[in-house]
Amino acid sequence: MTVTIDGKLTAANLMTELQDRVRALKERGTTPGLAVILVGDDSASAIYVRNKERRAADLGIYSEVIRLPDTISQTALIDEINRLNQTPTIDGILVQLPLPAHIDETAIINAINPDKDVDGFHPVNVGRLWTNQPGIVASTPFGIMQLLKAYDIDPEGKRAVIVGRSNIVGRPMAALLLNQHATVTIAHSRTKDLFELTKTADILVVATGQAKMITAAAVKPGAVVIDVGMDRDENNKLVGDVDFDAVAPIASAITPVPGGVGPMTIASLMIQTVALAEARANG
Ligand SMILES: Nc1nc(=O)c2c([nH]1)NC[C@@H]1CN(c3ccc(C(=O)N[C@@H](CCC(=O)O)C(=O)O)cc3)C=[N+]21
Repeated sequence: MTVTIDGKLTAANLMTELQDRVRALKERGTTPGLAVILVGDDSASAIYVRNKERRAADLGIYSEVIRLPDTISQTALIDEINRLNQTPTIDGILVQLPLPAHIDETAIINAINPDKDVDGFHPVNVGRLWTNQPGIVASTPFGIMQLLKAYDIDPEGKRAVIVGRSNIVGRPMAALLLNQHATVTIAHSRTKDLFELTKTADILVVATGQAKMITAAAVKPGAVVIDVGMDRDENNKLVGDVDFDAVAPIASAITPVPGGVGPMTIASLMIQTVALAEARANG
């Protein structure tokens, strides 16, 4: 029997646990603070921002969304980040990606104080991750690790294949699985014989942005399949990178879209924001 991994439920359970930590912090006079900078318009970002606001409000986390026009200069955006770096009540700063083409994403990420970089994108946090030191970890891969844990899926000794090499999902995912003793391969758009490779995976994580690109022929029977895609099909319906209906019958466990990885990304963001506030409260 295939297990459908329920990200919505797992995220809700984690949020219940987090509630106690937020309450304890508030009793000590610290309210976790999250600042989200949204430049211009992007549909995936809009869903993300809406759901984040909701979760933060549920938990009693202070959250502000700073909406900036897509004509903003890089310097003005960095000024805004510096202001937040220096605001003591803000524990986490998240700059929604992608940014407009005239802004250098790297320069923006590097401007965030690494100890407020709640996305874990700053090179200091990336370095901590790859050297297996404590630090802030990108929310989507962090959430996927929480899902595996909740479903008693231990990566140790397993062959993990990640399709996609982005800084926000593929690479940090590889580091986390490696830190948990999986044997990790990262595949990407130039990988030859991609499906030959994906068929060797015990754990297959797909983050390509290509709707339903993973079919049954690309998956080993009994594999755990994690779908990070947030794509639109021909009817403008939200679908993943995995053809769920085709793959589910042969997988041992699979995440749906929506209701899989997405809610876990948000839960992870909340967890890490609270952890940063705890660090502030503890001086
Ligand atoms: N700096 C930065 N960090 C990010 O983590 C980041 C980003 N920029 N830019 C945009 C993408 C996209 N993203 C989503 C996370 C959760 C859902 C989500 O909650 N999905 C739900 C709900 C879907 C719905 O409401 O329709 C689900 O899959 O079930 C969506 C999208 C984070 N991203």
